[in-house]
Amino acid sequence: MIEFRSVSKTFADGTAAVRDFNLVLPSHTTTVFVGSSGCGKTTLLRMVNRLVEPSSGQVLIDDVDVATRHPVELRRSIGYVMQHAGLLPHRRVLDNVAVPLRLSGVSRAEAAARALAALETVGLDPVLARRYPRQLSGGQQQRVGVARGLVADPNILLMDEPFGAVDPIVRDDLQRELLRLQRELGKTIVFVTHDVDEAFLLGDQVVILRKGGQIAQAGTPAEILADPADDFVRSFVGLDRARRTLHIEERAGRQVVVDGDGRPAGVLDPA
Ligand SMILES: Nc1ncnc2c1ncn2[C@@H]1O[C@H](COP(=O)(O)OP(=O)(O)OP(=O)(O)O)[C@@H](O)[C@H]1O
Repeated sequence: MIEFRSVSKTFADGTAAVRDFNLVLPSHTTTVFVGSSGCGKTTLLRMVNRLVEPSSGQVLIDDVDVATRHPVELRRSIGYVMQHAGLLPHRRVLDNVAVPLRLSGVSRAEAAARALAALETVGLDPVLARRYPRQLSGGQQQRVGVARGLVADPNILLMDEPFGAVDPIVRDDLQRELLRLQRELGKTIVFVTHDVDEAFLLGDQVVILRKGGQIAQAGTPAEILADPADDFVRSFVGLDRARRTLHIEERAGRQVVVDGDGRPAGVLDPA
């Protein structure tokens, strides 16, 4: 379990990125921080592995304040997947994935074997292991980033807009793959995105943020859709737009689900 207790962050230039943030992120579930640019998502994420230190308040992992942990040792125990994958251009794919293991003192041979297994876990062909990052597609590079995040088998995986830079079809693929992986692995995932559809697809808990890391609403996707906290949330999740206002119409003897513009979205499954 990760817990934020009255966490605030004001940067040296006076920017108040996060103000009095309180939240529990249950273990083995995915929590998604979603909000517009600059609302503090990345700052919150980076306080978990101490890439950013809170100005006040505490971040706890399983009741231990991360401020009491050695930052390097803490970071090695937490997987981190960045936007644009963040791969080292002059290292082969296999070596990129093996980095967290090598930094932890794992032998070259064992690191290589585990890196290969991690590439397989994320659905990449082992022949790609010998290539350099530039010789991969954007989607493949993102998979390598996820493999590197998972290679040391961390309990916690931080993912900062990991699928933001790929086209919608590849993105769809990567999202499905992450759902499959999470069903198998049951990590505690903290995922940052500005895309509310991605948040609803991946999140067990979705946290909608306003500027300053203020929680507009936190809950399951169903809770948020069924009972939006206010007009900001209603508008942010698109409840004021036709595609979310579904209703049922009888057509040709079937119950057809239709959106607010009258466009069919699907049929009700009698089972
Ligand atoms: N090192 C820093 N120094 C000063 N201000 C910063 C620093 N890092 C972030 N900020 C500011 O803090 C606020 C929150 O930034 P943060 O990166 O957490 O937002 P975000 O929601 O992740 O945005 P985006 O979706 O654009 O990545 C912004 O106003 C940003 O400009």
